[in-house]
Amino acid sequence: MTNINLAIVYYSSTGTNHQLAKWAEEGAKEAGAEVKVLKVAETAPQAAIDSNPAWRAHVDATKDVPEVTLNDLEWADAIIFSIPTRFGNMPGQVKQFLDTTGGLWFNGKLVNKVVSAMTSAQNPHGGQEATILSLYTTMYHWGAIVASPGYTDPVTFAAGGNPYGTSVSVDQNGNMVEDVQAAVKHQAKRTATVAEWVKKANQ
Ligand SMILES: Cc1cc2nc3c(=O)[nH]c(=O)nc-3n(C[C@H](O)[C@H](O)[C@H](O)COP(=O)(O)O)c2cc1C
Repeated sequence: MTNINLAIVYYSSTGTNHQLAKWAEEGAKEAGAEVKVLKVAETAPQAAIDSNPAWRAHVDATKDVPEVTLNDLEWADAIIFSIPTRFGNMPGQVKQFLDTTGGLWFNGKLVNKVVSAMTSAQNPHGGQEATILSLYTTMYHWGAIVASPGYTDPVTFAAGGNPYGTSVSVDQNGNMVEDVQAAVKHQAKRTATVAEWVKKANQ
């Protein structure tokens, strides 16, 4: 069992990445981690949200989920991100939040954070791998340690085989196409375990 603080930081317009975050929470808690599920602040105009009933409904349904702060990043030994693709890249909301971490970075507070990422897209080849890699680029600059799932467990194959991080396709009705729950939980446990190793090595 691990003894680490793990933040699950997600952005979601229509609920997919919130669900991935909840599954990651289950896996991390089973691994013994102290877990916070935190959303990235919405920056889109209300008119844009209102134009999509599924987006409006999700924003309303998750209004009580706390927004991630810089203090949460400092608290965390490990961070799992879950973000949808936007043209093969991270959503602007996530980039905007990451761009507020300059002070933590300057003071060395993000070094050796163990990080891992998950994503979703409308299409299996619509940018899932690229989106995760776009996020990892920032992680490398932080001096974080990327704990990708690789092929460390057969559950990855059943989930579509993305070794960079669990990813899922979403159909026109917003339903997940692949069954990724086990892969998400494995990724969360692995992230917690690697964070435990790093924490012990630094003691
Ligand atoms: C501006 C925008 C760009 C998108 N670009 C892509 C894309 O390039 N490829 C793709 O497969 N899906 C794309 N999507 C679909 C989203 O990735 C999909 O709606 C999302 O993964 C659902 O996650 P959520 O329910 O957590 O919001 C795009 C959606 C938006 C709004």
